[in-house]
Amino acid sequence: EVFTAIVDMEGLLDTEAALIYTLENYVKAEEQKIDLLKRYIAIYNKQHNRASEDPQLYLANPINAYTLVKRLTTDWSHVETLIGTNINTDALQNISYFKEHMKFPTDEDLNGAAVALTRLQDTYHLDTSSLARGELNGVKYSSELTAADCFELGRQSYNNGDYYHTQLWMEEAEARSKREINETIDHSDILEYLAFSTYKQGNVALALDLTNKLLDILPTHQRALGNKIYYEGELKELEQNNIGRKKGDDGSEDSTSIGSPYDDPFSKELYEALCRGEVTMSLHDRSKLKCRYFFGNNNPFLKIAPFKVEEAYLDPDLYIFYDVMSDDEIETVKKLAQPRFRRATVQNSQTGELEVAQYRISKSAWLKEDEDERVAVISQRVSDMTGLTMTTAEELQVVNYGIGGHYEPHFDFARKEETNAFKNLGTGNRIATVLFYMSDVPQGGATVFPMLRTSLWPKKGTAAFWFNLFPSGDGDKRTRHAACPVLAGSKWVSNKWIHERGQEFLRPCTKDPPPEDLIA
Ligand SMILES: O=C(O)CCC(=O)C(=O)O
Ligand SMILES: [Fe+2]
Repeated sequence: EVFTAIVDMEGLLDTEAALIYTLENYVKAEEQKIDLLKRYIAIYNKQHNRASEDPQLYLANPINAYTLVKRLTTDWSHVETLIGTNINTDALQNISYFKEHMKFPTDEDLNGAAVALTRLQDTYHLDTSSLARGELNGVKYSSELTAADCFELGRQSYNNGDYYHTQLWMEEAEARSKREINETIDHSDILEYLAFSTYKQGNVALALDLTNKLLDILPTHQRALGNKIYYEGELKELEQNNIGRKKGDDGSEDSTSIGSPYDDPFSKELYEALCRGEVTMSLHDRSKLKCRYFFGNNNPFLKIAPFKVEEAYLDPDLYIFYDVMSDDEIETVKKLAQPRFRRATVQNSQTGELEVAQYRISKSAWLKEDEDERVAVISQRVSDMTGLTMTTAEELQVVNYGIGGHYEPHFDFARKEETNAFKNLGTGNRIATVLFYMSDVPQGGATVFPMLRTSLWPKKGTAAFWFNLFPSGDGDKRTRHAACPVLAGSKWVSNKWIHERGQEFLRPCTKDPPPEDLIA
């Protein structure tokens, strides 16, 4: 599939160029054919009109008699051949060649892209009409969607059983179709989906209303006629049930106040608010954070060129390093990774198997140090930044996110119950993470830590660093983090995961266990 990495979609533009070229040639050939047929019509007309003026006189002339016969035999068979000429076979052959040899998106891509749009819509509170106008948070990026485009988004949502978004997109399709001079989609098709998704969401009265509208257009529509009877029956039943019930009897009155979902670090609401940048840590906590130069411990290189470090959180410590990957390194890393991109997988915590998942939409590849000097230099830099050894670290993982690409909240380390993870590596758990940002992201795509109420906004050349494990070796629950959906742009990152083995003297372990409630 291509939708899971923006960089993999670039090839689709070559495919489209080839298709446009083929289509243009085909239309030209068809036009030539039509022009020729029009010329035949003119000749036929001219002769025919002359003959019709005085048929007897016309046919008295043997040459005319002959040309009439000729026109209706050989000439006509020319016309027939011309009509039957399959200019389209060439075009079709070309197209099927492209289908085999060029990159084509599949139905899975279409569905993935549609799901991505609805995800963006929810996470970033985008209203459907603005999105259809090509706007993201008030910034106009693309051309408008037609009613048919909106209809297709609704249809994809419908096929996924997502009636909420079906309704939103079908409503937009309806509004747009009313304004379209050249209609791109039938009003009745929209109404049918709209009625059913409205019903599925519990509004039977509106569903009936929409079905009646559909029947105004197509009075014999079989499914609509069936649904009308069904909805009318349902409505009657609902009314009867309501009459027999006293006010306040439905148990919906709930006086026990529930805390705000933003207070729950595991809630979707908090995660999405962090993605929108609406939640920040308290001013009091923020005022303690500092920026400084990091000279390392006895590292002569760092004495000359110290790192610029910013504290993003204290306890657990979360650092941002500035200017730790050059543009040249970034270009090299991207170029090496792209041909090897595979859909990113996640480890099934039960089976330990790697599998693709909706909650991680990106493509990734691993780079070894010996592939390019620059990969080794990056690895050495991570060692300088962290004071840890890279001998047991994983290779550099390079990631490009796709349309609405994201990675929902997760831990980078293996939890106690995930006994299979990293077992065969023999290097222990992932003690720390260094996450390089290899692109700016115009909108969305933050890395967020719900328990820390902290969002990190990607900035090209910077890197985030944190310890996943307590000195005791226990996993730190507070490091749970996520990559928010990318709203605009192409997000590139790379991960260097550092393991426990070899760090025994660099980060000595402690005997004191960490607080029980912070262990994952
Ligand atoms: O891309 C990001 O911002 C975070 C990526 C991440 O958490 C991961 O790959 O494990
Ligand atoms: Fe992660």
